[in-house]
Amino acid sequence: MNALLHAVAPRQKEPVLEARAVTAGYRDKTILHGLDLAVHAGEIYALLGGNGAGKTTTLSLLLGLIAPYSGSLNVNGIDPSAEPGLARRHLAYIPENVALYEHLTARENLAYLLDLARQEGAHAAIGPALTAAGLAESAWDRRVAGFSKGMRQKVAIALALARRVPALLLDEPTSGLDPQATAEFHTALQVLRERGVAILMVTHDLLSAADVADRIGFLSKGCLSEVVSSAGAERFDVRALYRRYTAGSEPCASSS
Ligand SMILES: Nc1ncnc2c1ncn2[C@@H]1O[C@H](COP(=O)(O)OP(=O)(O)OP(=O)(O)O)[C@@H](O)[C@H]1O
Repeated sequence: MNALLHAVAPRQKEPVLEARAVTAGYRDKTILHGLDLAVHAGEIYALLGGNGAGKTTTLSLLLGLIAPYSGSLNVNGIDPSAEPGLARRHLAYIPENVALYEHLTARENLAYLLDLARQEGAHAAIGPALTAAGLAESAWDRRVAGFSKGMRQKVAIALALARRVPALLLDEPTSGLDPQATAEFHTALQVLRERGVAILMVTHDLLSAADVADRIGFLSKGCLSEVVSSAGAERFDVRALYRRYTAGSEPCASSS
């Protein structure tokens, strides 16, 4: 492993990302009703839920873009509703469509984004990070304007690696990716996981969640109705997950 890409956070017992009894919403509309969720270092947690279940709202809370009505949030020991800027320094966020500077190359994007994040010292990590994220070297000095969604995600993952953030948030990362690109994306996620990053991925993609997640939480009616874990190398039963996903809501689970 390259010395520049060492694990960003030691494995710790305390969750890196956490919501405790969080109630939140927009004006008079409460969306989350006592959400409990915890993601640990080196864990990939997939949050599944139907349209409007509150998945993106959960990410917005952890990003400090909205504040909860009640309950508490934790991003690597920081309360994002109290210190959103500081919390975001500990996070990488990859939205459904990664926005990059189109006229810049992949390498230039990383250099510029690291400067914006005041991490000029991380420039030496750009090459190793692009390699670890799986972007072909022939693409490093090409303008990103012609990049596919999968290539853009690799640039975003390389940025997370170079920034050495302890946590990564992903919103619908595999929508629109073909199976090959999805597999490559999963490989890049495994690199982050191996380096101790806590990864929270909100998705509708059952197959992707079953393939890459360590735990899957089902968000329904504003709280987690069930959380399931993969048993080591044994992956999830996709049919059982599908039945669970389409079965409708259960009472909220106490386990996060
Ligand atoms: N800025 C906002 N102002 C008011 N209501 C909002 C806002 N953002 C989201 N909502 C509402 O909150 C609810 C939850 O939205 P959210 O985007 O968190 O759901 P989601 O689980 O991510 O759904 P999807 O899978 O469709 O993206 C929805 O009813 C949505 O209309």
